[in-house]
Amino acid sequence: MLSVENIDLYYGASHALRSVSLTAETGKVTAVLGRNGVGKTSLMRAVVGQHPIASGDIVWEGKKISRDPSWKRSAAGIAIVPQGREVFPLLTVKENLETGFAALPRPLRHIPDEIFDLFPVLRDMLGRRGGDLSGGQQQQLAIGRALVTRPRLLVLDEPTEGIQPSIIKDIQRVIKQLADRGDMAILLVEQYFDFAHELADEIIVLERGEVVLAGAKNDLDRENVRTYLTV
Ligand SMILES: Nc1ncnc2c1ncn2[C@@H]1O[C@H](COP(=O)(O)OP(=O)(O)OP(=O)(O)O)[C@@H](O)[C@H]1O
Repeated sequence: MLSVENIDLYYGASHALRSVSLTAETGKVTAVLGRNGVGKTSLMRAVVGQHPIASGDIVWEGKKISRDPSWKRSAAGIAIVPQGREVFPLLTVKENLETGFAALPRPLRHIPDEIFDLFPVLRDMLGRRGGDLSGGQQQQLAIGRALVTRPRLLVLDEPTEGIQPSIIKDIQRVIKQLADRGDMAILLVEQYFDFAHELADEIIVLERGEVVLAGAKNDLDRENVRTYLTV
């Protein structure tokens, strides 16, 4: 289980996260919702170790990881699918997937077949350059690359951004399948309400760096949650 406990995060003098807490449990999807600029990406950066926190704690599988560098968190089973995908455009699909090996002990340095079962298009395009893929295919590649590390916590930052509807459906199906497998906690940041609401078990809503609503999806009024996302 991931437990984020009252964390604060700053960019210089700008206070981007204010005493934010959440938990993400194995086999469940925790969705972090909120409009542009409320601090969702900052929260993800704090969890994976891409930006330091000023106070509070991040606890993963019972250990404080708040000060651990990102490579250590990656080796501890935490993987991110970053906003904007960050596929390496000049590397092939295979090479992009293999960048996930860095986090793995030698015997696990192979691409599990399961990734091609989830995203058959990746098998067909193994030799193509990442930069030649469509946006949706790149998103599938970014998720595949994260799965190569065999994560026990998968962090997805706005996976639907700029993706066509048919691929959004595929991605939704895959996230559901991964959650149902029951061996991974999923932390999903989204602005696309319907997508996130359908997948979520737990919901956290952020506004101006603060948690304004949190709870199990079934305990929260759907329309009330939606009002926090409409402009
Ligand atoms: N590197 C940075 N330096 C300074 N300020 C930043 C930096 N990154 C983000 N911010 C600011 O911190 C606040 C939270 O940004 P963040 O990217 O976490 O929000 P977000 O909810 O993920 O937004 P979006 O949906 O646009 O990605 C915003 O006011 C943003 O301008």
